[in-house]
Amino acid sequence: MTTLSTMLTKRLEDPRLFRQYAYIDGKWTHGNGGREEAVYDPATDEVIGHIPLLEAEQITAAVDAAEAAFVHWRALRADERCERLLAWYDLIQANREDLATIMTLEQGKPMPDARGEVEYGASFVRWFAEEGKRTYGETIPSHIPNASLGTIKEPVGIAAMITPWNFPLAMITRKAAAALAAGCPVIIKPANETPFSALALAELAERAGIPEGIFNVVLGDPAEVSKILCSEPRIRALSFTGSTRVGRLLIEQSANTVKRLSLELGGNAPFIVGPDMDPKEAAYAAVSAKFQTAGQDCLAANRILVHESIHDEFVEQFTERMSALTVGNGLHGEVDLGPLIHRQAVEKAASIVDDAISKGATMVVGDQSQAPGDNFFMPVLLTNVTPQMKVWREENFAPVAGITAYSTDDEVIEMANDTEYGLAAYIYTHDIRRIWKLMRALEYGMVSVNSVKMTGPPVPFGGVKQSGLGREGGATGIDEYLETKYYCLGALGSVSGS
Ligand SMILES: NC(=O)c1ccc[n+]([C@@H]2O[C@H](COP(=O)([O-])OP(=O)(O)OC[C@H]3O[C@@H](n4cnc5c(N)ncnc54)[C@H](O)[C@@H]3O)[C@@H](O)[C@H]2O)c1
Ligand SMILES: N[C@@H](CC=O)C(=O)O
Repeated sequence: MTTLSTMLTKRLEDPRLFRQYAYIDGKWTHGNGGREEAVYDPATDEVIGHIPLLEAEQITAAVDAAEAAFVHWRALRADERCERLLAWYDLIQANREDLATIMTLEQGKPMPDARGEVEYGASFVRWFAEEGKRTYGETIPSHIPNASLGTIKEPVGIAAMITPWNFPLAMITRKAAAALAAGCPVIIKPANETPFSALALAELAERAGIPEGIFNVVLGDPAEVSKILCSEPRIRALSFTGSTRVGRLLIEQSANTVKRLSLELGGNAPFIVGPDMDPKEAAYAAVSAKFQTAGQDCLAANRILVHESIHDEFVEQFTERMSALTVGNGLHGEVDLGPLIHRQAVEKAASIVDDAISKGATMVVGDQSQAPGDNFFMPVLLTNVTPQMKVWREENFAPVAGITAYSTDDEVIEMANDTEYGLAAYIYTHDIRRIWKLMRALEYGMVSVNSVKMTGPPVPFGGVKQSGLGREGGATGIDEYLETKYYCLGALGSVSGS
């Protein structure tokens, strides 16, 4: 049978990067129960391949393997772990084109964006390879006579990672590289929609000399697997990127084992445009901040709040710019937006648009008859959006932009903060006083001023409120996988001092 998987392996320079197994203890593994799930190309709905759905005892076997391997991995010097991670980084870079092809096939994003994600994902591996060499403890001036006090940093233990489908590679490396550099083994459960990027990373980790049992990829029914990972006491840290709904569930399920939790959850970013802004410059930036990854991005500018004095011109410029976006199969030529991940995502987007129109919003752009396939959703612009609408309250995770006019800074602060989310916010103005006032008042973990691009390895990425707990990347990202051990060396004699 000629399936897309045959086509895919022919398309790859290195077909061994396309694996249809789980990866446990350095071995490619079938499901013991023979259960499988198909993975689809969202652009065509063709089957790309299949993944095994593992049984409970296989997830436990991954934990056993990680436990056994931990002893040796943590005993390596930091510079030895750095060497392996840099080898992994080099291999990811060397196989960028294949990794991008796999990603576009399973996720749908245009090839240039997929190449960009590979680059982005690799950059976290290099960053944490270096950061692993700087996990300093401290010396504490002693208050106890004849004693020396201090701290050392130690790996927290086995770390489990549950990751989403919108960034199938970078959401793994941002977690796994930090944990590996800290000396922790990892067990990754990727989204079932996009498992093949994770499996290709496992193949490259093996080639880079990351030992058996240190990098594991488990696959299965998400609720079943996550329950086991959460309730397993030997897993000491759980890092999750995904929806706030599932994040809440994982907090509950991890309570009995009191795990370290890092949660990168949903966002509902406001994009605030001040009265002093050039409407064209701001509108072009807003289009870019809204429609990347077809709007399926936690940083997507969902609620665009424009000062009333420039609102109409802004809408005109925004409309012109977004109307030039092309929608199509990410594998073919230059397209700006690929498909949504599946049919349910299209249905959700349509229902959010319907809800807004029924409550008084105006649809300026958004003719769905132009969609090139069942899983595609043409970019929509809604104006007169209000807080009663789903498009304001929910993370739409689709190419649906909502614009609202405001009149004062205080009003826009209230509007921007009127959400359970607190991941990222954008401000466009050149007035330094306004920038400072808004930046301080916005209840968000990240605020980007006059820049669409805000992320990268040096950045402490993360949200407040119900957008999550902890920070990934930056100088503190590795701390999510480290414990601080305090020591008191007593009875040292007068030489100890402080
Ligand atoms: N804050 C960030 O850094 C960031 C980055 C990317 C995506 N996200 C968020 O991710 C969401 C989109 O991704 P998604 O649709 O894959 O999210 P999701 O929460 O549905 O799924 C995320 C992961 O959880 C698993 N999962 C699904 N249902 C589960 C259940 N009942 N029990 C346990 N695990 C389950 C999935 O298989 C997947 O691996 C959006 O909310 C987006 O904002 C956040
Ligand atoms: N674009 C984000 C991922 C959110 O979906 C990132 O850069 O991490």
